[in-house]
Amino acid sequence: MISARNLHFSQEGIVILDDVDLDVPDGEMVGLVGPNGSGKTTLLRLLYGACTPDEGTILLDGKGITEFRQGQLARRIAVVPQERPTTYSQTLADMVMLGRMPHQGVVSSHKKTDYQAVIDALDEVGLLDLAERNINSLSGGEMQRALIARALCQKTDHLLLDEPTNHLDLRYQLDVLDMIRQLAGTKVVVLHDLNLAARFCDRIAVMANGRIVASGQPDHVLHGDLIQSVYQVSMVRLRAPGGQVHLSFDRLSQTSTIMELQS
Ligand SMILES: Nc1ncnc2c1ncn2[C@@H]1O[C@H](COP(=O)(O)OP(=O)(O)OP(=O)(O)O)[C@@H](O)[C@H]1O
Repeated sequence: MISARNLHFSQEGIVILDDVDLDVPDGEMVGLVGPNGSGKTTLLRLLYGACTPDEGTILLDGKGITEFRQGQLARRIAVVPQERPTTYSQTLADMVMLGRMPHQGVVSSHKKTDYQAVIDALDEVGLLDLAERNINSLSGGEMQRALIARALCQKTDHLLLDEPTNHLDLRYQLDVLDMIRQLAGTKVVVLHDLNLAARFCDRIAVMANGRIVASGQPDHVLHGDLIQSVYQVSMVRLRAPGGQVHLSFDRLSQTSTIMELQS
C-alpha cells in the first residue's frame, strides 16, 4: 500500500504539486493521467523518494518513506523512468541484471536465482532472444521493454512506471499493461492514452495544475465534462459490439457534445 498525504512541492518558487493525496491499495493499478506539465512525473518522483516534498507524508506499507535506507527502498520500489539510460557498451542481460543489485551484497557475485530472474524478466517482455545484444543497438520499444524487465527483475512489492508504453507498438502496449496489471503489489503508471488507462487501471487519478482534480474508477472519472475542463477537448464515449468502451477525442471547435453510443 502506498499513501501520500497533503503533498506540496515547489521548485524555484513555482508550485508544482499542491495538496496532493493518493492511495494505492495492494494489488491495484492506479493510473496517473493529465496534461503535459500537470505534475505526474514529479508526483512519481516523490513517491519513490527521488525528491522530498516541502510538506506532506508518503507512507509505504504504513511506514514513512524517509525511514527507509536507500537499499531498503530499492528492495521495495522498482521504477521504470521516462529517461533512457545513458548508453554505453553493455549487453541487455547485464543491464537487466542491474535490477538484482538491491538483493546482492557489496562484493557478491551473481547467484543462480539472479540469472533466473533475468531470464524470466526478459522472457516476460519478449526480449530473451536479444539477451546478449549490446543495448546501444536496441530500438526505442526494445529499450522500453528492457527497462520494464529490469524493474521486474527487482522483484519489489511496488512498481512505478512513467509512460511505459510510449515507444511500444500496439501489441506490446496491450501485452505489457496486461502483464503489469496482473502483478501482485501496487502499481502506479503514468499514461497519456486514456483508453489504455480506462482499460487496464483499477483507478485513475486525473492531475491538472499540480493537483489531483478527480480520482476513482475509470468509468466514474473519465466523463466528458471533466475531460473538457482538464484537456480542453471534447470526448465521445463509444461502445463496441463486444461491450468494450472506446473514448474518442476531438478539438472543441469540432465536437462539443458528449454522446454515449450503445450498439
Ligand atoms: N526544476 C524545475 N524548476 C521549475 N519547474 C520545474 C522543474 N521541474 C519541473 N518543473 C515544472 O513542473 C511541472 C510539472 O512537471 P512534470 O514533469 O511533473 O509534469 P508531467 O505531468 O509529468 O508532464 P508531461 O506529461 O509533459 O511529462 C512542469 O510545468 C515543469 O516545467
